[in-house]
Amino acid sequence: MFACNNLSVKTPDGTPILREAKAAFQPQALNAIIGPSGCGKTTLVKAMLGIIPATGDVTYGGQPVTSSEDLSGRVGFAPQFSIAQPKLTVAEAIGYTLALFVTGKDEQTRRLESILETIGLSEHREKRVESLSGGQLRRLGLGLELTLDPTCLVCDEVTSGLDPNSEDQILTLLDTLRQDHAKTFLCIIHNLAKLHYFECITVVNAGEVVFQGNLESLCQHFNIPDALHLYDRLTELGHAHWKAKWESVQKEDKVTEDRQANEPDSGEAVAFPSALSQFATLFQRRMVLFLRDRGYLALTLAITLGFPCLVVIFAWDGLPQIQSLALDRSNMGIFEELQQELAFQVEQISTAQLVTGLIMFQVILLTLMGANNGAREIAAERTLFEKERFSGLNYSAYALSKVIFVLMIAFIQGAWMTFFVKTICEFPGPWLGQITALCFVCGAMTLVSLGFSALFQSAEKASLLSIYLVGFQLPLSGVVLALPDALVWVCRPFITSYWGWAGYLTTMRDTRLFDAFRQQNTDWVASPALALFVLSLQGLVGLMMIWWGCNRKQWHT
Ligand SMILES: Nc1ncnc2c1ncn2[C@@H]1O[C@H](COP(=O)(O)OP(=O)(O)OP(=O)(O)O)[C@@H](O)[C@H]1O
Repeated sequence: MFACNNLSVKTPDGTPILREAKAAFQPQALNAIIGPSGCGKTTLVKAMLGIIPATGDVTYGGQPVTSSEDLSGRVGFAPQFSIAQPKLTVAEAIGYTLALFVTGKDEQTRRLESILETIGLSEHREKRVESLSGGQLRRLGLGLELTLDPTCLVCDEVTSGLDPNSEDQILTLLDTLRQDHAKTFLCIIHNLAKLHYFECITVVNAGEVVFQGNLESLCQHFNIPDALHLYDRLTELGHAHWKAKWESVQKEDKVTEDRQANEPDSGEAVAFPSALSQFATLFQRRMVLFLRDRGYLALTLAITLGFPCLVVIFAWDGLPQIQSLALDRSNMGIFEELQQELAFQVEQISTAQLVTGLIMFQVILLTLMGANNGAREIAAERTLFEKERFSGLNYSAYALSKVIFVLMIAFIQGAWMTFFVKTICEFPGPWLGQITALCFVCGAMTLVSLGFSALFQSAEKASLLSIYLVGFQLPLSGVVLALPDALVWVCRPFITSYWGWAGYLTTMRDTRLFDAFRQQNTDWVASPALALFVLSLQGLVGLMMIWWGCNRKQWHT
């Protein structure tokens, strides 16, 4: 069914970790993959599944496998640790997976009930994933893989860390699935005392396959009374001995080739729901998780509502002056205007500084919110995304669901910041232009941070880089500290805060506030249209990073 020949994997620095592996797994059977820790078991299955780069040949049902997409819907992969969303219930976790990969509501409902029954979690269907026991989590992991009804399931350490009783229950479940549903299992396991459950055992040692066969022939081949002595025996005679012995056995025995040759092609291409339907499911799941994750929800609300209050606190003492300067020039006669200008001459400079500072403060806080919105969004669930992509998820649908979700939050934050601060401080200028400027600032930084999240494997790295970027916004904007002339146009295109600040400030062009600003600053300031254009370009760069990062396969190894 599933076989490989001359399969080799090297680390990025060129060290071989799997060498010319040749193996053929038995169809409709329980296949165990065993070997000492770090010998290359996970590497072997990941290379066969096409989720890490490898050289050599892999076939499934006699057909060559050139990428993981060739296996979509036909082979399921349950990674070492369950990667269901902890805040979902058991029924929701399986239900959303069904909605992503199976067409037709009736069929989804039928499969949900049948899977819950099969994995024995019907009575726990309303329990949150985070409250399941280790054994129940493994069952759920299997259930998630059964959604597509694949003919073959690859399970990485499906029983590790379980007590002997739970381990027996899981292995019995696999055996039932094999018998009743003709499933094939490839299981990496550590407990050599449980090998009697398996029809075919593959031994990996030092990056090479050194045996395949049943338990009886394994004991004969290694000349041991039971499987528990296997690893001592491997060490005792050394890897070279067992490698040579297996090569000589293979020359005489044509079982592997026969097994491969006789295997019919299993499975046709699976028809998945459309990308639009997958997008709708992902977006709905994200909203449910957002509302259920109280910690994240509280943090988002706290910064959305708290940061504008912070701006107002810093504005408080200067509010009367700001409000008097907020008047439109056209509302006054020339004489009145002159009189007021003289009266406020001293105050004007400091008030204009206060206003430009407050605009910059809003912008910086919005870039901070943007970093918080985007930086963890993809990297924190990368393994889940990779697994769902392996099952047939359209990566563009995934990327779009993330973009829409974070932009929705960013625009709410930008609009609320504008509304709250403008209402209390009575900043002059058009509502629409100012709301747009601040929404674009938050949106651009959110998209760039989401781009980091898509490019980096670690959520911590993506967060750190986003925070550094926010940290540089103030000094490199050139608004508060003057930059050397030569650096101004090197930095400026990349500094979101400058364009947000300029776009907002120049919406006040027709007010005395802007005149006051001009009295002490004659530098060029971008118009609202140019500022929005540059912020859109920055958002576009973020989008390109997101699409590229999501397209690249990045399994945690
Ligand atoms: N990306 C990588 N870069 C460098 N070394 C790696 C990488 N991935 C795996 N290795 C190394 O390759 C070897 C095989 O790793 P693998 O995870 O396949 O072993 P394993 O047999 O599944 O181990 P365990 O039973 O402990 O899970 C290990 O020594 C591991 O450190």
